[in-house]
Amino acid sequence: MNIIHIYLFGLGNVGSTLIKQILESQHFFKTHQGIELKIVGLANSRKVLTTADGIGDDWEQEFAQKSITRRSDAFYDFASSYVEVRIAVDATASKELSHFYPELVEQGFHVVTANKIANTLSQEFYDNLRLLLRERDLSFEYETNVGAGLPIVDTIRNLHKSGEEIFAVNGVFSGSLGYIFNRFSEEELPFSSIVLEALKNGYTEPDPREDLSGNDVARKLLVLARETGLKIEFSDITIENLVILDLQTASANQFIDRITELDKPLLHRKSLLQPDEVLRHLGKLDVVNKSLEVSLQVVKKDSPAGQLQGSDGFFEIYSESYASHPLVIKGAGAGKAVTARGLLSDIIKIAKSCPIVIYK
Ligand SMILES: NC(=O)C1=CN([C@@H]2O[C@H](COP(=O)(O)OP(=O)(O)OC[C@H]3O[C@@H](n4cnc5c(N)ncnc54)[C@H](OP(=O)(O)O)[C@@H]3O)[C@@H](O)[C@H]2O)C=CC1
Ligand SMILES: N[C@@H](CC=O)C(=O)O
Repeated sequence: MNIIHIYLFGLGNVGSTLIKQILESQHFFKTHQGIELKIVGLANSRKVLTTADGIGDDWEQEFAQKSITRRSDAFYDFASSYVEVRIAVDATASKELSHFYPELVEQGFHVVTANKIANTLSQEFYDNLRLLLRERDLSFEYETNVGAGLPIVDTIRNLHKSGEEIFAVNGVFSGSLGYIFNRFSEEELPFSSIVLEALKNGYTEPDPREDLSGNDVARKLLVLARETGLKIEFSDITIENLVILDLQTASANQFIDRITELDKPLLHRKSLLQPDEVLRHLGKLDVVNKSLEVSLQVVKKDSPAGQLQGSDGFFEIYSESYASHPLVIKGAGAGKAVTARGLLSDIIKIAKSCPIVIYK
């Protein structure tokens, strides 16, 4: 039996769903795959809990009663007493935590993350992290960085690793902006009310401005661009910001209080549409010309992007073998269940690649 210790940062939409999925599937992994998954560490931004036996269904109560004020080294102290494979899982959107990945790796943790920030800091940080991972023989998995549970990162990585030249990746990279513009184009609802629903459904980032500003999609483009081997920085990306200037620097609460101020400019964009047109939020990664662009576009209703429904993401990959007919991946591009399942799949990938530890 391979025992895997999981240390989870972030207990929100994605983190709490991951806990539920792990607890529900523990028996399956044990009996069918010889893997025992134990969640032995939990942290939110304020509190941390460690437990040698692993958490159970009553984890929320246990966390409320037994967690202590968060110290960044609480997991290291605890983990140092155990030989089990340790995986740190990041289900936060925290920049601070992303800067801790090298330290986590130094402490012997594999890292699985839904958080895109570490992969989109400077190229120097990106390269150094990978160097450290190689030196320590540890893994870093982040399939959920692009397209939530859809297999986008792995597809691009496998094509690139097999020597295939990738020319471009275009599409609707954001599940929340997909949901927002699919509905806004067709329904007579204020833009702000659809954004608030996307937030309530767990599709947006914790601060929806990360989506509306184009930054979240820009991060996804950058993750894929670097996967194809491009050396490129976030500041090289051309991004259209849909948040009016006044609200760009407001606090998160002020933004929500004043969100209806977005309605007028977006209604104007909608009023310019022809009957056979809709608005879609598109990302364009042109690998050949090293150009990355994020913008709101008018597309024909009967085009592939124009026909999308719900929170669907849509990715067209153009490469040597898929030059005129792109490889297309489509499906839910956001949501807590699909994202948590993607994290779990990354955890199992690492668990399967680790040698079995013999316990005396
Ligand atoms: N929702 C989706 O569809 C998808 C999400 N993702 C990514 O998943 C991540 C999480 O999203 P989501 O679950 O919706 O976000 P939530 O806002 O629901 O949850 C965020 C959690 O992170 C915790 N947190 C914040 N900072 C820290 C920190 N420094 N250390 C430990 N915990 C911290 C928060 O704690 P507290 O409550 O104390 O603030 C909270 O528990 C994001 O990076 C997002 O981009 C990726 C793909 C799809
Ligand atoms: N906010 C993101 C969630 C996943 O990364 C999106 O809408 O796609």
